[in-house]
Amino acid sequence: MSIQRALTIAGSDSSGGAGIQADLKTFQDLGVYGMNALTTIVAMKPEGWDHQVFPQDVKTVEAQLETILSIGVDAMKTGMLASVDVIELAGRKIEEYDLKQTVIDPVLVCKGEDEVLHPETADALREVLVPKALIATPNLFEASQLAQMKTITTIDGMKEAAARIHENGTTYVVVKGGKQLEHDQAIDIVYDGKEFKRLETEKIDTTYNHGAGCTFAAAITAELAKGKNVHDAIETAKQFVTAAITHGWRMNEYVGAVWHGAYREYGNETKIQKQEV
Ligand SMILES: Nc1ncnc2c1ncn2[C@@H]1O[C@H](COP(=O)(O)OP(=O)(O)O)[C@@H](O)[C@H]1O
Ligand SMILES: Cc1ncc(COP(=O)(O)O)c(C=O)c1O
Repeated sequence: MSIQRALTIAGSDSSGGAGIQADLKTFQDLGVYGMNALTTIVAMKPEGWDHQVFPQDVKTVEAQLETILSIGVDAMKTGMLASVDVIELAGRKIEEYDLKQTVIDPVLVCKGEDEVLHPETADALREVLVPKALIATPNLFEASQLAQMKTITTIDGMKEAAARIHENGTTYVVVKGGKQLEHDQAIDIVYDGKEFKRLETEKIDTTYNHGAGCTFAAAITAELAKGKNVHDAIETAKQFVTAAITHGWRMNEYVGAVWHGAYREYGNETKIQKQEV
């Protein structure tokens, strides 16, 4: 039996919706063997749900990567990276091991938190790591940081950001409108350097969406590991994450998370509309 392997370099979300937990659950559900290098640990205060971060030393991250890369991977993704050192390390490993199937999810904030958790990482992501991505998956805030634009509020703004990020070296850019874009559909713009494609689904009226971004990028990674082409991998990921959001659940008074098992349990329920824009 041949097993496809995926790596995530990301943080631990103790609440289980986002981070490496989302990534490994998603890899498993899509039939891919998951491995992880843990960069930081996020814990939430039971009263008020304030996020606390406990970054791991760069040597600890490197030791994990040495283990995993000695085994070999078919695709990889990055999520929350704790420091500039860890971002530079990830960039070096991508080059050293010639990792081509690389999804960079440039995580800067957690939903519901306005604060950038590791603010010094925005420049390093833009300069060092995102240019090495086969696919980068910024949300509107992350796209504005990477493209050095003011707040993005329109489809044209999303296209401009995608073009700027592509110009900087990324092969495919997916700017996620998601909940942030004021529109009754959940719209993502995919850019390959030639054409802009608009992927949209009905917007689900929920706040139980913790982990949606990680789950989307992890599903793309799993599909790449299985040998899918980029556009098909992105479409399957959009199906996977929409199912997960549709079946999101309330954790407590502060947060609700996506249900990663929904695509496996309920199948592909989502209608995606595609058009060139
Ligand atoms: N309410 C929603 N209904 C349907 N799709 C959504 C919704 N919110 C986000 N999405 C989709 O989920 C994926 C992840 O997006 P998003 O939640 O914006 O990422 P992030 O967690 O990085 O902010 C994207 O494809 C986005 O369009
Ligand atoms: C470790 C970690 N990674 C990533 C995220 C981003 O989560 P989301 O997929 O909701 O954008 C979070 C948010 O809490 C997190 O704790």
